[in-house]
Amino acid sequence: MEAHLSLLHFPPLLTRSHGKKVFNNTRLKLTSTARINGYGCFPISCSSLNGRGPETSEDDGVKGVERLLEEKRRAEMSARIASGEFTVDESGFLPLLKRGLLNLGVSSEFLEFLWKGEGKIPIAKGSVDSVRRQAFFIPLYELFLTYGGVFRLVFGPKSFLIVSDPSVAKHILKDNSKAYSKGILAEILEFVMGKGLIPAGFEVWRVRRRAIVPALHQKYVAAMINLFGEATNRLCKKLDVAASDGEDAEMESLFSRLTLDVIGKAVFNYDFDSLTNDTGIVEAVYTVLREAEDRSVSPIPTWNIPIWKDISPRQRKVNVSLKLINDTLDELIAVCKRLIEQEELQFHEEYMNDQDPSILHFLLASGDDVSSKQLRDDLMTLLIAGHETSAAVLTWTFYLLAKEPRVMSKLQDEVDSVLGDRLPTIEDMKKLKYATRVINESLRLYPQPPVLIRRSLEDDVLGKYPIKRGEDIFISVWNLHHSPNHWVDADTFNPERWPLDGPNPNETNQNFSYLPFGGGPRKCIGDMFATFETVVALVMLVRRFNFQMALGAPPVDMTTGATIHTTEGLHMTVTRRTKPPIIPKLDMEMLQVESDAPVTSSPAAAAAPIGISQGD
Ligand code: HEM
Repeated sequence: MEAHLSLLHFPPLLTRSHGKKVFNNTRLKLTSTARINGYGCFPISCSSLNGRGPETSEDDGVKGVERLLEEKRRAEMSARIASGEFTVDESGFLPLLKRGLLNLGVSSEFLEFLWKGEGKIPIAKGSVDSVRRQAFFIPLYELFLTYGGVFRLVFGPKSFLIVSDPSVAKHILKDNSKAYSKGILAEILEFVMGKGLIPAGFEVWRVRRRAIVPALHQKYVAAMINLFGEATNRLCKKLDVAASDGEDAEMESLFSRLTLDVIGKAVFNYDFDSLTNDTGIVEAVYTVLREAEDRSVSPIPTWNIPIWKDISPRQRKVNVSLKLINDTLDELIAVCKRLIEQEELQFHEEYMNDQDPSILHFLLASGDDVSSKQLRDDLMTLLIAGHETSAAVLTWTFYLLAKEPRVMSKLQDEVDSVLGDRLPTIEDMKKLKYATRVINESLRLYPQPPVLIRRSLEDDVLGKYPIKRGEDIFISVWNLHHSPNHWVDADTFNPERWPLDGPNPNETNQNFSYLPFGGGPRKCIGDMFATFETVVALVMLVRRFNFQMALGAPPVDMTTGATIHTTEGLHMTVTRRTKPPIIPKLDMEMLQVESDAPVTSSPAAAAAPIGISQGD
């Protein structure tokens, strides 16, 4: 019943299975070597080729098994749909009449013609089993194939409209966006984001969006590229140790820490340094994030019960964590205010303090007249919005790459030729075309979040269906991104589907079939930030290391939190890449050899007199 209720009470955006380890355990998860036997879902591709060679028959075999399993799952689901498990028993006069006429031999085509324009939304009935066995958006996909781009999912007394039609998504998100609020999402996130941009109602949102968006100007984003590079360097050092010690790395939790470090500095100039330390504040952030996710699956909102919320140890821990975060934010705001009083910079459009380029600094320097509560809500919202999303994109990108050595090889070739051993710069972002397509395609296959949530504030018409005020709506980005109506080989990871010299794919040029950052007025404000962040991390990591699924690791299944998580982590074997020998030229400047130079494991490179600094 729990899974059933989870959908009744809360948006699937936040639904996840319990027992997820990443946020329960703030320790770094570098698992011990588990290369004893080869069971598990994933191909271990030929290590001597470092993922560069042609696929082996072993790869083919495992992929074949995966495909068969997937087909079996789908067939089971289709059979259950066909059996009527999801179909609401139609009662009432019209359905009765329809059935009667059918029985009398009237052709179904004629009846369809008669009933055309009836404007009734197809109805599917929710099933506990369908949501318990797998991530909730998977059964929604099969239901979409059966019931179409707009259907109603009924769970007991509650119902949701599921939208998988691009033109209807466009209508809700863009053309008639004022008629929709964030609904259930705003209710759940209130305790942590207050009236921050994501949950905010129209009036607050309009004012705050105008204040915050200018902070992400071009000069700021360019400065962030260095920050992304420095943080990724810290991760590279961790992976270097793992590679030396022969330990597998749990990449999902490492990516979560990488992006927490990045967003802390980017938003309020705070160094969580979570890749190195487990300080109280890092634990507090994870406690609050976990609470938001757990509230999404709780059948009874115990946190609202007056006495319970004071005596429950868990709620007390959440409150203590929230207080610690709020106190830290207050202190950061105070420090920032003092800095601004001392500085002599004039505020202008591309204002940025080089010592503290954070969004907080921009907001305070702009004279943003806002309560400290609202400012804290904004900062918390940016922290959460920019943290898990980017971590999830990196996690699934590395998963996809491990399964597609061809793509990895092409990506590494591009990185070698564009970057060599340099840290990426803003200019490189234009040149790293294939890397960008890899991220575009990863976001298509694993959209973060997989579902967008809205509630209608007035009566409206969705396609041919009239709807009432107060409808809870889930726009399934997952369905849009996997729809056979819009994509050739929709389930295949194929970055080449986006031409290298074509425009960057977005919701506008893909007509709302592709919504990696949403669309309309409430589109993500961090799209460019996030694209560059994930590209920088991706290219720096694949430049230095090869990644393969760890032998004996648990299968990588999906579960949903605020984004798509793995059920048991992404365990990978990381090996240093060998770099081609450097032939010294006579006129070449001698460079200092760094003791922990990252890409030096080939005997030829180690013997060569010159090493190239990565600029750590
Ligand atoms: C790959 C990483 C990211 C992805 C996939 C992503 C995705 C999205 C999506 C789909 C939305 C629309 C939500 C809706 O319509 O209900 C959104 C909104 C938002 N995102 Fe992102 N995001 C990412 C990174 C970031 C970053 C780094 C930041 C901040 C620096 C950020 C800040 C926001 C904010 C503030 C909103 C709400 C905008 C509004 O309502 O006006 N996001 N994001």
